Amino acid sequence: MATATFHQSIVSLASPSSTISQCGFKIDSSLSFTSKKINFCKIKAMASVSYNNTLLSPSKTIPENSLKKPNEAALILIRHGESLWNEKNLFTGCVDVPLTEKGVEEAIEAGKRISNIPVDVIFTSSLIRAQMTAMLAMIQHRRKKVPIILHDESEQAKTWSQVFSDETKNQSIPVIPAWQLNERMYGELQGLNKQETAERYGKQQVHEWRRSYDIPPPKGESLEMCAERAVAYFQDNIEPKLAAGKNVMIAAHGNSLRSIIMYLDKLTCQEVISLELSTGIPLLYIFKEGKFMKRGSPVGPTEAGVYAYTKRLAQYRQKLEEDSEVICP
Ligand SMILES: O=C(O)[C@@H](CO)OP(=O)(O)O
Repeated sequence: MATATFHQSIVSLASPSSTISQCGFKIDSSLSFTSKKINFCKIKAMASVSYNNTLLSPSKTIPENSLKKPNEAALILIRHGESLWNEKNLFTGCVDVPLTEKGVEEAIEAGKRISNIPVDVIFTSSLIRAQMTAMLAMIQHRRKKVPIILHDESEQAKTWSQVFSDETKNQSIPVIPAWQLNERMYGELQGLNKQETAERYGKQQVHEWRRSYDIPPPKGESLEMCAERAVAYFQDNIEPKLAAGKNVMIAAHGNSLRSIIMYLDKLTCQEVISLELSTGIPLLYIFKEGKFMKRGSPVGPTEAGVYAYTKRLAQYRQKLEEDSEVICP
């Protein structure tokens, strides 16, 4: 019998949470970003102490973690595929609508693009369009590990979703939903048609609501407000995983991801205004020695490009090729 629950083992790798002010991240009128100073030694120590209990232990078939350096990891960002309200051109925000058929196809296509990049843990928003995207993408993955959503909404939910086989756990990828990664709350615009709203309030006003940095829509969040919660979550919960050498995928939304990219790429509030993300296109970053290096959108699985990004990915591919008959019969 396993001694650690699926949920416990994931949580055990997380760093103690710190507030936005504690971690030195500051958004002011001049928008200076000071990256959170992570205590790498402490995180590394925590990771190694809890490793024996974790579900993310090395596969018996491919010793993935033997290829990992603790200070290097891949970060994949995916905006969800087209939703039913994207299709209808409605402001969506935190309304929980599913993908269209096209969105499903986009998610599958995104999965093909990243199918050779090992993923240790997935973060999604709490909204179904991001979760559908993550799940559909992962069923394309070459390793065929099973993405499993962690439920921590109650003690009972945690207890009732335990997995009791280490082997099964090793063949799983934890999926952690977080409301902080949700789309920005669009206030009283949610459910309104974007075109009709522009005709009613004027194009300029609607453009300011949609793309300015610090002007919120009526009773909604500005990008700045969305960035405060999304980036704080990223720093407190996702960066420690990357620092421990875990490859992370985030499936989220246009504006929560714009906020995170603003932080990763150190964009100014002027620069982020013109940043637009396509639905279902994965973006790859390499986290190394505390820095994020943008690697663009991975190409399809038949092309070699993605493996050139790090030596470790190249080694992983070689190992995958060697063992592919065992893993993917
Ligand atoms: O409606 C929304 O929630 C968002 C994303 O689709 O719209 P916008 O393009 O204004 O960011």
